[in-house]
Order: sequence, then structure tokens, then C-alpha cells
Amino acid sequence: MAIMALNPLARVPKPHLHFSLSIPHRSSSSSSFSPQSILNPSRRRRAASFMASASLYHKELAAAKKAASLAARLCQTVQKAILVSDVQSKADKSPVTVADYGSQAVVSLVLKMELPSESFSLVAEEDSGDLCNDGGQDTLKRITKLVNDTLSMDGTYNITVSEEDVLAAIDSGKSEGGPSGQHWVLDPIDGTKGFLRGDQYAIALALLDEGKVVLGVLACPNLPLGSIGNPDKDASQNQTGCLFSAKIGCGTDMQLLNGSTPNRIHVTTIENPADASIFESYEAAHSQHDLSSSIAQKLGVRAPPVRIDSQAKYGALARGDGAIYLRFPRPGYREKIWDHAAGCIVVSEAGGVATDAAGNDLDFSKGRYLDLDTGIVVTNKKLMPSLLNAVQDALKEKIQNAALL
Ligand SMILES: Nc1ncnc2c1ncn2[C@@H]1O[C@H](COP(=O)(O)O)[C@@H](OP(=O)(O)O)[C@H]1O
Ligand SMILES: [Mg+2]
Ligand SMILES: [Mg+2]
Ligand SMILES: [Mg+2]
Repeated sequence: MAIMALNPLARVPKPHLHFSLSIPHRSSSSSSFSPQSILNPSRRRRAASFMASASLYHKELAAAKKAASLAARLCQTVQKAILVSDVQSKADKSPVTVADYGSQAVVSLVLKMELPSESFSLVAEEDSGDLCNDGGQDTLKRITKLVNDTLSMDGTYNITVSEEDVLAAIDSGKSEGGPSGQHWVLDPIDGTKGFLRGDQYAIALALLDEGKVVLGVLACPNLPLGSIGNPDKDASQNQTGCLFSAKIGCGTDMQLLNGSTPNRIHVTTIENPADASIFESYEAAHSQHDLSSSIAQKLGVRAPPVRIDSQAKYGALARGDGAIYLRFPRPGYREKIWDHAAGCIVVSEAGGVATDAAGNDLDFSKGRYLDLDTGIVVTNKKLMPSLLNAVQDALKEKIQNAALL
């Protein structure tokens, strides 16, 4: 692969490294700095930590946004012309499409090209196993064409990748992650079932550093700019395709996928659970709808649940379209880190909280799976205590009812 042929101008900007704390000049119009505040160690520490987090992971976030946006273009091309032959079934019978593979290859290639000097570890959902089996050749050809078309669409990469490059790019996602070092975490299409229905899906990409999620990007090609909880009459809000991005300590932004100025977003401020609306999986197989309806009843929630696919739920919650996201897989199902890492930081940097059903933080440092208690609950900080009480009551009730049968 001719990486050397890349246009260097296409590289993401270098980080602004302003780690040193210079003492500002006092001016008569500037009231925020006084000799005391300059000398105040805690204020200096806060300023230093703000400036450090603003510049930290800057080029990684820019690379992640570019990778996810390009992968979203590939997915959009496929979704417009989805063919039955494009859909395969994995061993666990879950669907996987040429777009899942193509998206994973694009993200892997773009990250490596944008961040050539960094060591690269990727924990991603797909692998090339089925593409190497008999009958996989035609699919691989189609994926390779899609990947090349997508990279050339961008106009900044002067490369042509081979089928072997595509297989290698997909299989670079086999990392085990873990508590040390940096690892990218990718769901190339989250909500493949939604993607196949023409509904919501997301390209979800996050970076782990020493076991913590430090940045996340969600590209949601079918998500309207306006609220999904309360559709807007304003036509500009009906544009679709949103890109959410969050970096630790720096908040969450949203912009149009096809380009617009990023806007800072926040979770809802509602405090009365009765006014909340609840997001959950469209697929009853992914989350027990009876449990969320029992929780809603205990909280006095009036609105019917909003059922949508993918981590678009985290994005929509981060901008306040709804107040609560509930996810209760059947017992025995093990959640994967790529289904939550990007969504989690998008919500937490927007002022929300994501925990397991017992109120523990989600731990992304354990490898490819999340070890957690029963389910995942997401909301704002005010609603979380009453939500967790309702969750515990509903879970106890479900166990008692099952014992009576
Ligand atoms: N039985 C199950 N219980 C819970 N989640 C499941 C599941 N089977 C698949 N999933 C996961 O649910 C994700 C979709 O979540 P949602 O319901 O919020 O759209 C899927 O992501 P993929 O589509 O990336 O495979 C898949 O990882
Ligand atoms: Mg899948
Ligand atoms: Mg997924
Ligand atoms: Mg997926």
C-alpha cells in the first residue's frame, strides 16, 4: 500500500501544545486575574489541567472524526443499494454486511494514515474469517472496491488498496484491549439490524488510554439534526446525519456529518422522572422491554418508550432528546466494549452518567467484554438516584414473579 503517496496536507492538524503556564499581563479591563489568583495553587492547577486536556488527544480526535465520517459515507452508499447477497450471517446468527467490513477497513486504514507515528492497537467487532471461506471472494472484491471508492471520494488519499490490504486492515481489529496503553475501540456499524431496515445505525469509535475512555465519536448517518423526541417544524432541523464527538474534560459537540460548525450539547436538565422519556433498543432480543416498562411505571413516566437502534441513543440522549436510556439484555449475554465506549463518553462529557444496574461505573479496561451487573442505565445526574432505586425494585419484582411461576 503506497502510504508514502499520501498528500501531507491531508494530515490532521498537529496538536497545540500549550502545556506551560505563562503568567498573563494584568490589564485594567481584565478582572479575572488578581495577584492572589495567579499565586493560588489550586487555581493554577485547574488552569493547567484545563489547558492540558484541551490539547491532549487533539490529533487523535481529529483523526477519529475523519475516519468515522468516511466510514459513514461508505455505509450510506451501501444502504442506498443494499443487496440481499451483501448480507451474511455470523456463527451467532447475527447479520454482517459488506458495509460492516468496509467500514472497519476504512477506519483502520484512515487511523493508521493519519497517525503514522503512533503505535496502533484496535479492538473491533468484525474479523475476516468468513471472507476467507469459499464464496467469500466476490464479497471481498466488492468490499475492496467500496473501500477504494470511499478513500478516493475524500480527495486527500492518493492510494489504492488491494484485497490483502483490506483483509489485513479488518484483522488489525483483533486486539484484546486491556488496562494498559492506548487502544482504539470500534463498532464499524452498530445497529446492523437497523441498518438493514433502513433505520438508525452508528459508526462508533473511541480511544482507551490506560483503561479509560478518553475520546469518542459517533457518526449517525440517519439521525435528524432536530430532536427525535419532539420533531421540529423547522425544515433546517430535519436535515439528517449527525457527528457527535467528545474528549475527556472538554465536553461533547455535535455537527452535521456533511460538515457544519460543531455545537456544544448537554443532557436534559429535567429533575422530575414523570417528565422523562425513555430510550431503548428497537430489538426486544437486545433488551427486555417488559423490564423497562416496569421501571417506567415505578418512576411515573408518562411518555411511551422511544425504540431506536444503535448508539444513536447515546447521541440523542447527550443532546437532551430524551432523559433515560435503559438496556437489559437477557441473562447470560456479555456486553462488548465497542457497543458502549464511544456512546458512554459522548453522554458523560455532555453531563450525563452511564452505569450498570447496580450503579457501578462501566469498566472498559477488562478486554473485549464489559463485566457488569445485569444491565446499563444512562441518564442525567439528578435523575440517577431515583432511576437506580426503580431499577432495583423492578429487578427484585421480576425475580419474585419468576419464583412464583
Ligand atoms: N442478545 C443480545 N442482547 C443484547 N445485545 C445484543 C444481543 N445480540 C446482539 N446484541 C448487540 O446489540 C447491538 C445493537 O444494539 P441496539 O439494540 O442498541 O441497536 C448489536 O450491535 P451490532 O449491530 O454492532 O452487532 C449487538 O452487539
Ligand atoms: Mg454485529
Ligand atoms: Mg454493536
Ligand atoms: Mg456492529
